[in-house]
Amino acid sequence: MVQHPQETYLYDPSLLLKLDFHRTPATFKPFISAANPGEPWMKVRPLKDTDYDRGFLQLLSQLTHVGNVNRTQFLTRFSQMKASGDYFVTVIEDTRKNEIIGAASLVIERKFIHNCSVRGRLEDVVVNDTYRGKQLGKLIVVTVSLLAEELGCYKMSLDCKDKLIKFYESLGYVLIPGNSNSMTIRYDEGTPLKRNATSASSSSSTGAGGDSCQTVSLDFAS
Ligand SMILES: CC(=O)SCCNC(=O)CCNC(=O)[C@H](O)C(C)(C)COP(=O)(O)OP(=O)(O)OC[C@H]1O[C@@H](n2cnc3c(N)ncnc32)[C@H](O)[C@@H]1OP(=O)(O)O
Repeated sequence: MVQHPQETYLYDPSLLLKLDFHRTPATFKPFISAANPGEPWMKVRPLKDTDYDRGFLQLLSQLTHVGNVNRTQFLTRFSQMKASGDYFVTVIEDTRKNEIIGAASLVIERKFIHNCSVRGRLEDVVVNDTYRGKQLGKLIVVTVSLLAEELGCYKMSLDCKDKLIKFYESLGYVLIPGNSNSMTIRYDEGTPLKRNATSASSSSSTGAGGDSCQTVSLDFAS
């Protein structure tokens, strides 16, 4: 087993203990929270620099294309995220197996508007497929959503496929009438012009072809 004498959290783990899970409209049966996820072997915590060895990237590959990210690349990106102070990658660990089984990222966007306020973006939500249907998706999304409010965000948004709208609505996110479209330019697939020139071989790495995507928001001000 790999030894980890000194581990670094991406952000202060005590932030997660402050979150009041009674504030969420989500229904947990039985009731669970980040501090008490329901099993002694389960831990909700910030990403650690040692999670490269706990299958964090393998878990993300159940969400989208990850690529061959080596340890140095992982540690460099981790350090950059930590230094910025605006990345709150949060994970669920199965401590029996030393394995990351769920993850979601809160990214803080600094604004001039709303009196130099901050908003949150929910990104990269995934639960290991053998652990799905056990409330862990709700647990990790509610955790980072409450964290966004705790950090002073005036709202939190995410983009998702249509089939997940109900899941996020059950957690308090709403489609804003007339303002819930998700628009994208992809720079990793080439424009049609470039494709002709390069006969680009890349296809959508997310497997999202044909699936429409919408933006749902959680408004802390209302
Ligand atoms: C912002 C983003 O990152 S969007 C990308 C979301 N991630 C993915 O699509 C990656 C692949 N999918 C997954 O990892 C998981 O299916 C998740 C994260 C979407 C859900 O995780 P789970 O642990 O299975 O969710 P959980 O057990 O908490 O289910 C909560 C509820 O949502 C429902 N639900 C879960 N997944 C889905 C789905 N794919 N489609 C529709 N409903 C769903 C469940 O039926 C459940 O309903 P209930 O509370 O009435 O019983």
